This record gives sequence, structure tokens and C-alpha cells, in this order.
Amino acid sequence: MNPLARQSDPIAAVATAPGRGAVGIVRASGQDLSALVRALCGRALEPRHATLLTFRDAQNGIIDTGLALYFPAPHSYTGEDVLELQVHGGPVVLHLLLGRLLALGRAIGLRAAEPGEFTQRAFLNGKLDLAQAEAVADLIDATTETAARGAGRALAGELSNRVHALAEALRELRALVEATLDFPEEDIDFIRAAGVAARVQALEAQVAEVLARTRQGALLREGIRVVLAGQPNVGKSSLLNALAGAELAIVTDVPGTTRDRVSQAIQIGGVPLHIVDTAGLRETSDTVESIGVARSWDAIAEADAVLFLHDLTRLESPAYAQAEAQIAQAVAGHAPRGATLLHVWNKSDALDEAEARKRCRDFAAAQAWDEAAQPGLLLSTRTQAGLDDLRQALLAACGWQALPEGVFLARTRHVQALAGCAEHLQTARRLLGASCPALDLLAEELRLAHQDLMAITGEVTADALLGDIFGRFCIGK
Ligand SMILES: Nc1nc2c(ncn2[C@@H]2O[C@H](COP(=O)(O)OP(=O)(O)OP(=O)(O)O)[C@@H](O)[C@H]2O)c(=O)[nH]1
Ligand SMILES: [K+]
Ligand SMILES: [Mg+2]
Repeated sequence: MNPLARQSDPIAAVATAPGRGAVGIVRASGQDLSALVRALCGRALEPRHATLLTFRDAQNGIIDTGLALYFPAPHSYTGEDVLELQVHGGPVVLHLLLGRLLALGRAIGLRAAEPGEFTQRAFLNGKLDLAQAEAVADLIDATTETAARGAGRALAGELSNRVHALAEALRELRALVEATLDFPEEDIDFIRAAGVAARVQALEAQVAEVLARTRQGALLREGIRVVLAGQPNVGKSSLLNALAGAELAIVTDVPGTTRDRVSQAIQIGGVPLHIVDTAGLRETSDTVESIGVARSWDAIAEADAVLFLHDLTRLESPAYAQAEAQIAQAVAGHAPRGATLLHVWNKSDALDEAEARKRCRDFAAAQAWDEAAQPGLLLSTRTQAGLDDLRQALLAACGWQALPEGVFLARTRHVQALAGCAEHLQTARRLLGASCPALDLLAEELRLAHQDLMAITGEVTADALLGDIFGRFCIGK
């Protein structure tokens, strides 16, 4: 759909989820729905009042009795006239009522709405900015309470307000710098006197702070993809089951038990995680197992975080330790740049704690790892000792901190734009540090930084991006 095409047509759709419910809603939006209201309801409706009515089909048969609400423009969700009809929530009733509405509205060009079109109109009519419109979809899709609250904060404008304030400060700064381009005689002294360098630096700090919060928000929205990796029999499937609290994967003492990847969505402290159990990594001549091992590597290549499991009971065997070291290195090389790699030392129940710590320290020292300094994460999937610490360490390693003021939900798109803005500000600061700054380059960096911010709220946004964002909504939203 071209998001900007046909945007003036009146539209209608069922606004509630498919299936049966106590109440279902049919909604219409258009620049002037007064004639449609009269045609359907037999009279004009008092704005924003619920009116009890019987809705009838073309043959004057009763469809249902329910409520009609009329929100004349501009005081509505979309900013246009909106008519909302609440009836009993059965698919047939809603289908009949929508059909009747579309038939009556044919004269004014009423058509069925496309996905996200109501919210898109709210955006185009300035009721919401783009980040808030995205938050509407995220609120609907939220899978945890924390995510839903975060989407609520984004919808209320927590991200947008911060970004608007930053954009405004940048706009002023640009005006200052661009003025000197027109009056070169004032140039450098003017820039110095106006304290441009200090203002760029202050902005940089503010952008960094919003970026950190936005990264958290993106984590909350996208979830974290955690892959359990290691040699056969280290306890990967046992860990998946422990984290999921259910016997999802087969656990046996036979090495090479797991072949297919087994995934499970869980949450830790409100953060959604996708846990992926994989086949144990080893050389094998078994056809099926080698396909499984290839899939393990694929999973590692797509991970946000890898939990690399070691078996404490076998660490003292030189053959095991040697293979472990090689595989650990290969895993580190195979995981995406920026992915988190955590070493987990499993089966701690089989030996006393001092001995367990000594074994992982010795192993880490032999590999000359930085981890030699750290005690590492001891775990027993059998007794669940260390499982809570593992959960917290995993979140922390992925950059999650439960911020006191709460997190707003955000998207990777927002993180990228803010990171871009931060980079341009950094370049601007470097330019200003030169003894004779190139003011045209400075102006350009500030313009690019400003543009990145405006992309978040949708003040400058490509049509294709709009189509992509609104196309992912459900119909009726
Ligand atoms: N003592 C002890 N044994 C464990 C622990 N975790 C797993 N095991 C045992 O280790 C063996 C292998 O466990 P799995 O969970 O199947 O190991 P895996 O890494 O998934 O193995 P593959 O799928 O073959 O790669 C089983 O016999 C488990 O009971 C633990 O914390 N303590
Ligand atoms: K096994
Ligand atoms: Mg397994």
C-alpha cells in the first residue's frame, strides 16, 4: 500500500480482535461522516455521547441493538470524524454491521480500511508522532507487563518529548552556525562567543542518555535471543528445561541427544527472551547429528547472547579440556559482533564449591582468559543452585538495568537514529576543536544530527518506511 495514497477516502473496519467476545466494535473515519451517521442511525448523534440504537439491514431486519458514538473532527483518534458502533462481539454480527455501513457509505466513497490506516491518519493529522504511532502497535503486541508499561510510556510521549527537546536545541544551534555562513566576517569569533562548543558537548551528553534508555527500550521490545551452546552432555537441554520450568527438551546421559533446535519464549524480570537449545558441538560421522551441529552454528551466528556451558565433572580430563578450549574459541569467533558470551560452569552439585571454583579458574588461566580473574557462574541445573544468579547475570550482560524511572519501549530504528545523531555531534565537536574550524562542515554535521532526530518522530520520513511501519498493524487499528 502506498501510505499516502487514498488517504482522504472514508474508511471502516472491525476494530476488535477476530473471534467471539462480549462486545465488538465497528469503526469508521472520514472527513465528513454526518450523512453516514444519519443514514445508519436515522438521526444526528450528540457528539461523544453513547446512544442506544437498533441497527438494521437493507431489508429492515434487525442486525443487533448496541451503542453508537460519534466523535466529530478534530477531537477523535484519527483527527477526522469517527463513528464507533458497539454491538455484541460475534463475527457474523460484526460482519453484517460492517457490510451495512459500507453499503450505506458507498455514496461518500467509504471503503474497507487497510492495516494500520486509522493510526496512520492519526499520525498524518498530527494526533501522534511516528514514535507514538509505533508505540500503539507495540502496546498491542506487548508480551510482558513491563513491555506493555514501556509501550504506554512511549505512547504518552516520553521518547517523543525528549527527542523533540533535543531537536529544538539542535535547530537553534544550526541557526546560529548557519548565520555565520552568510556573514563570514563574524564567523569564528561569533561561534566562540555564542558558546557553540559547550552547547554541542551538552547536547552530546543528553543524546547519550536518551540513547542508553532507548537501547533498554529496544531490548524490551525485541527480546533477547539466547543460545545454549557447548559440547554434548554439558547440560544444555537441562538448562533450557530449568529456565522454562517445563520438560521441553529430552535429557539423557547419551551424548548427542539433542539434534533439532528447541526454542522457548520466557521472561526474566519482564524482559522477553527466546531461549534456543542446540545440538552439542563435536565432530561426528552421524548424518543426522552433523545436520544438528550445523544448525547449532547457525543459531550461534544469530544470537544476541550465548551461554557457553562447561561440565565441571569433566574439566580435569585433558582431552575434554582441550576440546572445550577449541570449541569455546570457535563459538566466540562465530557469534555476531557485539553479542554477549557468558561462560557457565554446570554440574556444581557434583563437587564442593572450592573445588568447583578451582577447576574453572585453572581452566580459564590455562586459556589465558580475562575470566581468570572472575569466579564465573557456577550452576547446577539439577539442584537449580546458581540459576537465579545466572538469570540476573544474563540480563546485566545484555545491558539491561531496571531504570528507576522506568523504560519506554523503543525500536532498533530509534536506536540507530540516536546513534547516528551521537556520531554527527561527536564529529561536530572535533571540528570545533580545530584552531580554524571548517564552518560549512560543522553546519552539515549539525544538519545530519538534526535529521536523525526528526526521523524518529516522523518529521522527515521516507514513504517506504511509513508503509512498512503501518503495514504491520492489524486491520482496524
Ligand atoms: N550432576 C549433574 N548432572 C547434570 C546436571 N545437568 C545435567 N546433568 C546430566 O548431564 C547429562 C546430559 O544432560 P543434557 O541436558 O542432556 O545435556 P546436553 O548438553 O543437552 O546434551 P546433548 O543434547 O547431548 O548435547 C544428563 O544425564 C543430565 O542428567 C547437573 O547440574 N548436575
Ligand atoms: K545428552
Ligand atoms: Mg541436549
